[in-house]
Amino acid sequence: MVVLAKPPAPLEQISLVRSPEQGDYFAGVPAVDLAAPGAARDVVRACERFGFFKVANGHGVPEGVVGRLEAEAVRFFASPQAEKDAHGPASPFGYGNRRIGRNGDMGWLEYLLLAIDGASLSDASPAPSSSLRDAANEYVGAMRGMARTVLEMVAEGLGVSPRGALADMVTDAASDQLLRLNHYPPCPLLQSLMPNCSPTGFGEHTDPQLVSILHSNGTSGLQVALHDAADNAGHWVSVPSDPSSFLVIVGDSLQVMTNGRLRSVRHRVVANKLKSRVSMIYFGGPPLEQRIAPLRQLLAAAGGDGEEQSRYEEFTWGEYKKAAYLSRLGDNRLAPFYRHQPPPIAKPQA
Ligand SMILES: C=C1C[C@]23C[C@H]1CC[C@H]2[C@@]12CCC[C@@](C)(C(=O)O1)[C@H]2[C@@H]3C(=O)O
Ligand SMILES: O=C(O)CCC(=O)C(=O)O
Repeated sequence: MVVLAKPPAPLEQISLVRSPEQGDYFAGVPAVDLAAPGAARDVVRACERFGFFKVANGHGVPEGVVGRLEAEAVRFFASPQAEKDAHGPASPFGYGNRRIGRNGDMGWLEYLLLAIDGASLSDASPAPSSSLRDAANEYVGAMRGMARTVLEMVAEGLGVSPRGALADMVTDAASDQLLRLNHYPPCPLLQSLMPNCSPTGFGEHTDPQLVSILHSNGTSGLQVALHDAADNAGHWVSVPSDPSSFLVIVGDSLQVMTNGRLRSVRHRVVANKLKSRVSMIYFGGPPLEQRIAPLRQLLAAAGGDGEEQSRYEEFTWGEYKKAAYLSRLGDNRLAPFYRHQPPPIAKPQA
């Protein structure tokens, strides 16, 4: 069990969430073995229905790669506050403590947000130590490879060619990728004061990019809003932690590129009262000038007589990213881009 130092800051300004009850744990997390036959179909099914899935097998990421970066993250977060502060405040890169983004969002966490340039960390966000940088570069290489595999499978599963139609966007030399290391400290004070409530670690949001890949230590806290059926749309469930797997999360841009067939998923983190949660997320985004619009082949294939219409106004990733940084964490960032759907033409009465 990892228990790091308590954060120096008080809890005020951070919303409290009712702790999940045993029954709220989601037993139905879809799991895909990326090396199994039929994986492409399973990836698409999971992303259509849930917007996320777990990869425990077939990802090809050596255990040491994860362990090394996690150990570096733990070491950094355990270092004296003044040393951590020297790498902040995050704007947006660097060390952040409770402040998320630029518009007043707060969470019970500290983090390092690092920019990636190609296959390694960018000079725009220097790592706090050379050992963390080396471990992060190794990890980024593995995540980029997994993001590529997943996006190739999405294209294959949707019948889009070439296979690299989506994957090339995250491995392009100009792709816009990020790595975030999060530490949610325990909050034991609340244990006695408010036994049924936990502080919000990271408020609810969808990821704006194409795809995110999340790894966490054995401390639970991640919750997702299910949207697979009308009766449980927006019902929050807890995802059991599993440090031997990764979670792949659909981002808003992938939702648009598939004209809403794959859906981004709202997720949040509830901090644990007794144990530290450490998570590492890779965000795979396209180059800034990439046009984000449904893939033509998908519109043509679905249309029957004519082409299916795009459900979204067109934008570039750069425009979407700019708008995202002006938004609050929990905003529905895609809403301003929904295209007005004309009402169906009423059939004349017989
Ligand atoms: C309030 C925020 C905080 C943002 C920007 C804006 C809206 C969306 C948030 C995220 C969510 C996904 C990772 C991240 C790195 C991203 O690209 O968008 C986050 C970013 C940040 O934590 O800085
Ligand atoms: O820590 C987690 O499990 C999720 C964090 C997250 O959603 C983020 O950093 O954007």
